[in-house]
Amino acid sequence: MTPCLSTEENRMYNKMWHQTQEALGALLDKEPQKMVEPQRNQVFIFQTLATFYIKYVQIFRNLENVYDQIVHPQKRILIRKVLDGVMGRILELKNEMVELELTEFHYFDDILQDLKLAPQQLDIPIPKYFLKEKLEVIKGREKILAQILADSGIDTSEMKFPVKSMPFDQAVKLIQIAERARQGRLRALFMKQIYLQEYRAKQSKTLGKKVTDSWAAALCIQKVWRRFHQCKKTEKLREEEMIFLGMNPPPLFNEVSATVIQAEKVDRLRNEVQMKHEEDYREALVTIKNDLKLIEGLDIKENLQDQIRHWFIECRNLTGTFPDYPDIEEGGSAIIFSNKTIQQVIEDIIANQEEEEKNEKKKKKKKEKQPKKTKRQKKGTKEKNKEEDEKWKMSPSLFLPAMKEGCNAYKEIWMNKDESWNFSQDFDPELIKEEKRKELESEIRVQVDELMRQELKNLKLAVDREREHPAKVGKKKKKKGKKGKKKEKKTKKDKDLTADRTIESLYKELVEEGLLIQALKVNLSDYIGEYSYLGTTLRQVSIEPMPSLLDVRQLITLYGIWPLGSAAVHEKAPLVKSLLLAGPSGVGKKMLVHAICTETGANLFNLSSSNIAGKYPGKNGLQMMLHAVFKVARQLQPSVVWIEDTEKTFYKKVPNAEKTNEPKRLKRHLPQILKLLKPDDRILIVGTTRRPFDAELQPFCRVYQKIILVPRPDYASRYVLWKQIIERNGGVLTSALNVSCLAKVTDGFTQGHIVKVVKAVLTDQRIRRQIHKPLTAVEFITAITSMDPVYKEEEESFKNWYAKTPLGKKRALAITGGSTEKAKDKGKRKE
Ligand SMILES: Nc1ncnc2c1ncn2[C@@H]1O[C@H](COP(=O)(O)OP(=O)(O)OP(=O)(O)O)[C@@H](O)[C@H]1O
Repeated sequence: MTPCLSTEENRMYNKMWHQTQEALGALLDKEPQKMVEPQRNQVFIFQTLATFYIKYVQIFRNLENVYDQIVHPQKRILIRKVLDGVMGRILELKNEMVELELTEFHYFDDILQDLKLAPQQLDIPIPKYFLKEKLEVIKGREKILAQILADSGIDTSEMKFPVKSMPFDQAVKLIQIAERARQGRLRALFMKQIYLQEYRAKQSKTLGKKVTDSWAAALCIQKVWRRFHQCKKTEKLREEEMIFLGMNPPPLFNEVSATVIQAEKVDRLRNEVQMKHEEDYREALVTIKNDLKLIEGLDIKENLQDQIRHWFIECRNLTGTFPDYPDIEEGGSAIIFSNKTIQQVIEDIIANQEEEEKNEKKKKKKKEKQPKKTKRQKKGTKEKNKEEDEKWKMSPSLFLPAMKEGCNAYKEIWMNKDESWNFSQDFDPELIKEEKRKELESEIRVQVDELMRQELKNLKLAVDREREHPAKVGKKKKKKGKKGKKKEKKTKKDKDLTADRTIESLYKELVEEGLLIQALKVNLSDYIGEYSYLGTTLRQVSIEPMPSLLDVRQLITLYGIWPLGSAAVHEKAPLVKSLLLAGPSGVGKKMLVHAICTETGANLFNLSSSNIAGKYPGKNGLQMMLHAVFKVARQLQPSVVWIEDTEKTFYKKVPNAEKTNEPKRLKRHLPQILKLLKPDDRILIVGTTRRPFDAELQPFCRVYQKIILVPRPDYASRYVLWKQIIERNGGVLTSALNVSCLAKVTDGFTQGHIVKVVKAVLTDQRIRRQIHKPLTAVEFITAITSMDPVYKEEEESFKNWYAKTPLGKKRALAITGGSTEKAKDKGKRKE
């Protein structure tokens, strides 16, 4: 039975959708004017791009929410199309901004202020449908992976918590020690109780003699009690005042409220209804088509035949000959009758004839009158073109047409549709009928074409006594022959080294070899960080700000997660085949790689030099390994190919200790692999490195298309990191723990350090003792002092290295006043 949904909720999501579509429509209307005009002022261009970007992000956030919650299956199809379009457009705009500002990080604080938006509203969510639609497949794959690992004796739990084996005697001894300690503790407790009992008895004996005045005793007790009571009262008042002033959070601030729990429940319920409606819709698509075939199929066939016969006769009446029947490849009779009545077709024939005559006359006149362009005129136009080139112009978008189509469909079908009957928001059968009627017509048309082609042949034979020209037939046949040859050639080039093996067996082999690994379950939202509030201000005074952790998170969503999650986006958006995450140890590079896999359900291949050392030896072995990895990655896409410590592949000089590992095995192959990755292969190569400076710069940067510097956390990020990591590990934040101070003095330490320290301090025992002894900052500070922070020099070396990368170089040039804008760059490329 379908769970019941409230109509209010349905109405709310519908309203949200209508509002978002209107906002999108308004934005799409503005696009052509703003984006096509050539511009010179870089600040103005960036502001325009950024405003569009932010507005599209807002639309995307709403649309994603609506798509996740709306239960009407036909509306969801349209929303999905628009959603993919908006994602693609955001990526295109991001690409434009990168080319314009020559940096991966952009700061919008001033625009956010103008638009009255909070920084959190700029956060780019990950569409929930990425995982929801593949949940079954992902679960199935996880099961298979776990099974293979278990069969081959590689226990994943052991990888996370390594267990050391121990001799039997030692184990018995350990258990005995623990048991004796337990008995000792018990006996000590028992002895303490006896001692206290005796002590109290003694005391009461001696005191009983002393206390004779009961009034004085009562007064003493009252004094103590009143003092204690007043202390408590004052403390409470002070606490209330702090809450009133907004200095302290109210009680239950961090508790999940009942409303949120209720909202989550409703979300789940709506998802159930969504699935049920989707199923009903899919069934209806089949049943309605079958019904239509039975009821209207014959009529459609006769109508089509009549129409085509009429066309034969009218054509012969007007031109004197029967028309040629369009080939199957051209689309058959559909190209003549697509959305046209027979009257319109006849008018077309007459118009065509007239136009042909006119064209011939014009051509003759032009030839007689053609003036020659003077040299000066030519020069003038060239200069004009050059000037146009130097001005910035928006690159044409591949997603605008799809979005416009979606908006038009919305306006035609849904904008003013009366849905007062559709309380449950189930599918609309009339719309299915319309769609299926067209489908049925085109299917029947193929059969009718076959019949009518024969009929036309017979007619021509009977009336015109004409046969098809033998030369024509020969030509067509020859053409077909050529095509066949081309295909054969292509297949020879892409030789499959493992044609005789199934994907399952290759998958198993890669798991057993440790090349295909299980990704850890971490979401991108677990990557804690804060927004950088000073970006624009710093840039205005020519200081390049360090990117914030939220900026990094956004880039991972844009370059990694979106394209891997959506095939439509991957195919048309600016293609990112490889990504490099560079940063000091412990800043979360590995975590980000695992998060990409978790959020998209991608397979994770580990091609790190340490992992492939000694596996698949020799030239042929390596070729085989890469072939197997990319074959499985392609077939079970999306996939992430991770190369940890990727600088080793591009070592300037291989250290002696690592020579046996052959770290440079992949160096020559990586560029070739990248070349072979096509837009429909949802595979991303992700490299992580702690020491990019050890690599040869040019080949390194040629392989990694996008380079993201992952910074150590700034004060704001450290503040949230300490708070959240302590809480995640069972710690309780009280006023005794000065988090702000902790964040201030731990400047230079990374997330990895913070996680390590928190885990070391918050032992089970310490967590239990928190009620009596709240946590303090000193405990963490003492523990962190034994660790090495990221020193200024190390950070500088990362910055200096980045300044040598292609994008870094271009930006440095632009800042020092070299060739600035993308326009110039574009102009050069054109030349
Ligand atoms: N932003 C973050 N929020 C929460 N935890 C984080 C964050 N960044 C990193 N961590 C945690 O810090 C620890 C170290 O992270 P990780 O191993 O991914 O760093 P890394 O940069 O890959 O280090 P290395 O270069 O040494 O391999 C992990 O436990 C990870 O979960």
